[in-house]
Amino acid sequence: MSLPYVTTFVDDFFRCAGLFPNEPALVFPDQTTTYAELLALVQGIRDSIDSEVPINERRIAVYATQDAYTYATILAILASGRAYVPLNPHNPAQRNGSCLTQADVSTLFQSGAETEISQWVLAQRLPIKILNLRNISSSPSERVPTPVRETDMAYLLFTSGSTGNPKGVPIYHGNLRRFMKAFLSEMGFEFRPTDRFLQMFDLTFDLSIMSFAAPLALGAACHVVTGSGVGFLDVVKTLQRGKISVALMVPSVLSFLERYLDEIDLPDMRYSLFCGEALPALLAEKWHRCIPSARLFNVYGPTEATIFCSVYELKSPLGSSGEYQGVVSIGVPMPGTVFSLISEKGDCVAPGEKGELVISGGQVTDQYWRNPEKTLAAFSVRSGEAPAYRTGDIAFESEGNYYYCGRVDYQLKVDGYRIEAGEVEHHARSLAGVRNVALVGQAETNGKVILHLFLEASDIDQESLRMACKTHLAGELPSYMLPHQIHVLDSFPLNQNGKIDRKALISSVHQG
Ligand SMILES: Nc1ncnc2c1ncn2[C@@H]1O[C@H](COP(=O)(O)OP(=O)(O)OP(=O)(O)O)[C@@H](O)[C@H]1O
Repeated sequence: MSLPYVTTFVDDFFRCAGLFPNEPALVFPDQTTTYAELLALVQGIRDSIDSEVPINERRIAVYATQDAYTYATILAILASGRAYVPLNPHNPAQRNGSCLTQADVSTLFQSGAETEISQWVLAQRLPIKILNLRNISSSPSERVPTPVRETDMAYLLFTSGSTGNPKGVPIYHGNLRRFMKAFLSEMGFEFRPTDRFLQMFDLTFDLSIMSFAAPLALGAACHVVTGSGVGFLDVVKTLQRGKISVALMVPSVLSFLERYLDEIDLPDMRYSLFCGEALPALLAEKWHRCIPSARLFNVYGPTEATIFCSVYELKSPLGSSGEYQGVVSIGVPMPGTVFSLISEKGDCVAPGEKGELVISGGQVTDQYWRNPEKTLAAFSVRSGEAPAYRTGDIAFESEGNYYYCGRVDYQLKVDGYRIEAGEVEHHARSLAGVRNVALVGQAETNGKVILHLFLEASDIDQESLRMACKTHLAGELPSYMLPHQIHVLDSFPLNQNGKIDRKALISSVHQG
């Protein structure tokens, strides 16, 4: 028996285009695209897809620059019933090429006549057809989206590799639909067509999908931050000029903004959501105080469980149940998602104890793309049950809320002692002037692990801070946990997703 067709956010976008044709759908610094204009682009690109791409080709790659054509291409690919595979123009051609070959696509859409990736494809003589997405028909046909089923793939993302090698994560319409349903209608958020959403993410990062799919499903406006990489000044400008009312951001935006928060006025902000890495409680509380109109949420989730899958609403003052070791709770699983905690041996841990977080439910995919070995290590898929995914994150649960305690791979062993980075980071974070901290272990050739503690602080005497930190930690922690070296940086290096780049932190030690 075949599964029934399901409605997706693309169907909702088509409906909104009929309801609000003249309202802004995509807003860029120098251009606004209305719903009617975006729909016309989508239909035009879909005509090219139908004429150029054989029906049995189920995945299409997109060289994902931040312009209306790219968003229209993504919508057109989905409307044609296929899945999109975004490539990051800021990545080296070699890395994009590896994603292209792994994804096994035969068509690539790109904006602009010649790009690095098109040269690479030609040089490698790969049998990939490259289409310029600006060459589209000006009198497109008018069609509704092709029906899709829950098990059809919606997108294939390659993770950034911040904690390992990039892996392909296929997300199906069933997963995305579960997320959208929970986020838009089951969790009490009151989004409106008059809302203005922030979209600050590269299209290869799944937080981008919530940032453009949610507004387009609602008839709201999606304000796109453009610029190369993650430019936080551009984020601030967009927040202010766009009078943003709903913003999903990474905590690094907060670290960047911290010193300006007293002066920043964002009276239209209704919902601020933070995701992607540990949210420092002090910074979050400051945001809450300075932007009183906004409700503030810490949301958590890996790409494998579709965008995010747990939520904590921060109330002021935070109180001890809202944080652990200076980091805001990741809250409760979203409707349709179940969390459990397992020990190293794979047994359930006792209540209140720490363990590896396992996520199961409708948002969880069932595999790494064409990688049975990694799939077996991370996923458990039993017939008739929703897939379960081992996150590699350590957490514990108390009174229904979950608390993030770091990654399994950040657990460090020094001279036989296990060290939890979170505990050391917590004590360092409490020092005045410190915005962010990271403890990173580095194995020497003789096997000894050197603990490097990085502090992010500016406008401060670095040497005094280093000494104050050393003294403070010595008074709080056993000697085996003390960092061997303390480094103070004006700002932390970030990866393209705006997360702390731990590899770059360690490299900075060697360069400095
Ligand atoms: N609110 C949060 N608090 C703490 N950590 C978070 C939060 N949200 C996400 N994370 C971290 O980000 C991870 C998911 O990020 P993502 O799926 O983008 O993978 P990644 O950072 O690129 O790593 P990799 O490429 O190795 O899979 C989570 O497993 C968790 O470690």
